[in-house]
Amino acid sequence: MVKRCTAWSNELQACFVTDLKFASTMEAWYMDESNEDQRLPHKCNPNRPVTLDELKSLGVFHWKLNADIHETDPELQKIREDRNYSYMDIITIHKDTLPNYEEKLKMFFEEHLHLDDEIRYILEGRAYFDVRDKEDRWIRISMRKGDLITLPAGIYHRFTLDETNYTKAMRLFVGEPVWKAYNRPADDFEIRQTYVSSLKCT
Ligand SMILES: CSCCC(=O)/C(O)=C/O
Ligand SMILES: [Fe+2]
Repeated sequence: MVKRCTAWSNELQACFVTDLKFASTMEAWYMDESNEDQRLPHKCNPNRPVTLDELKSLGVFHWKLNADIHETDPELQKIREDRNYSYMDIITIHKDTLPNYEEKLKMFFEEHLHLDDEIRYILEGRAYFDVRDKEDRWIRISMRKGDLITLPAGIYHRFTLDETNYTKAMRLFVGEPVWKAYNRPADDFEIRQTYVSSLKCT
């Protein structure tokens, strides 16, 4: 929820509350070529936005949920039931809470793939997921509180915090979690070939 104030006159101000769920959607864009700090947005000038439909064509899906009620949210429950996301844990990514913080962040930002879908739900803070498009260009996906995303098995991707250096995320899995990441190149993996073939149908 966000509080906004509108000045009706010099004497009078009216405040109203807007439900951010309907006011915001996830933002994504093609990245620039700069090697500057990974935590910066890296937007092109002018910006080259990427739509949710374009992400869908890469097998990337998104929901906007109310993270304030994640413990009881029926919408989240339904997604978990429909998609068999039986496993769930919560990771807090901050230098004071995550063991081997620097090492893990370095690992997360190495381009890699997994044998299973990567399913993440941002409960607090912000972060970026970068995914490769069909022409191997980087798309940066800005993840904020309430964003749930699924990255398909076999897609090359990476993760970074933004300049706020903090996020808390729910990690979901079908069955027992497999955290193993395979750094690029992993082109000979069956899962990579399955993923690349799936792109031909979209
Ligand atoms: C938000 S969870 C940390 C990132 C991660 O687990 C991963 O695999 C990134 O690609
Ligand atoms: Fe990953």
